[in-house]
Amino acid sequence: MIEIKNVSKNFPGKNKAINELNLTIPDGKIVGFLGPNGAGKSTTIKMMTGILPIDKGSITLNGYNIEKNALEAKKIFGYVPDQPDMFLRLKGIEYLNFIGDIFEIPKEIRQERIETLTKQFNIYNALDDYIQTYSHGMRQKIIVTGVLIHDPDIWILDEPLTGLDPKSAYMLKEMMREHADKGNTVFFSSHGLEVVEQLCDEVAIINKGELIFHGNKQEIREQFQSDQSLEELFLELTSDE
Ligand SMILES: Nc1ncnc2c1ncn2[C@@H]1O[C@H](COP(=O)(O)OP(=O)(O)OP(=O)(O)O)[C@@H](O)[C@H]1O
Repeated sequence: MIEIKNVSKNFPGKNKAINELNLTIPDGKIVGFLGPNGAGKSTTIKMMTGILPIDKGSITLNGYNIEKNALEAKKIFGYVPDQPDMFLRLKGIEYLNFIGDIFEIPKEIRQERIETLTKQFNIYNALDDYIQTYSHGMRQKIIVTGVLIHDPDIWILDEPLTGLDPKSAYMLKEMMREHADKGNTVFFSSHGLEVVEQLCDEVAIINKGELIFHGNKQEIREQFQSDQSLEELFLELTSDE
């Protein structure tokens, strides 16, 4: 479970990028995080993962405060950033072994997971190449594989499906479903309303740094016209008029 309590964030020269955000992401559900460009999705995710300091409020992951118990918190989540351009000077296999070393994954388990996952994602033959030479989608897949190798309880994914080919996107969606069904937490941001509508148990919508909707499909239907699509709801909620 992820608990965001009264969180605010300012950047120099900007009005509140995040303003008094409260959001609980429960176990056993896939929760989609939506919002227009610049709404504050990545900023929220970067605070959840300890990349950006929190100005005010607190965030806990399975009870561990991301700032006060950073090491414990970081052991239990996996994060896929929106820009997967990291560790470019490492070969794919070096990156995965680096992750395996950090999270102390035994050699045999690690080898088995690397082989299975990279074959499924169709990057097995590129493992000896430098990540620098990978396409956007391949970089994304190597980072997703890194997350799956250490099998964390909580998945935090910033636009994970952007740039993935249809087969890989399908596999990742299946993996997200399976992970949530086992009672784990899956939180991801997206601009793909159809994907969110199809995949998520709950949807949180942010606009101008404030949470403007959080509910499950039933609550969406109750609160809005029953025949309204998520796209119509999103456009209505985030409209400036
Ligand atoms: N490092 C930074 N310095 C200054 N302002 C920033 C910084 N990072 C984000 N912002 C601002 O904070 C606000 C929220 O940005 P954020 O990247 O979280 O939006 P987002 O919802 O992820 O958008 P997108 O859908 O375009 O990725 C924007 O106004 C953005 O300009």
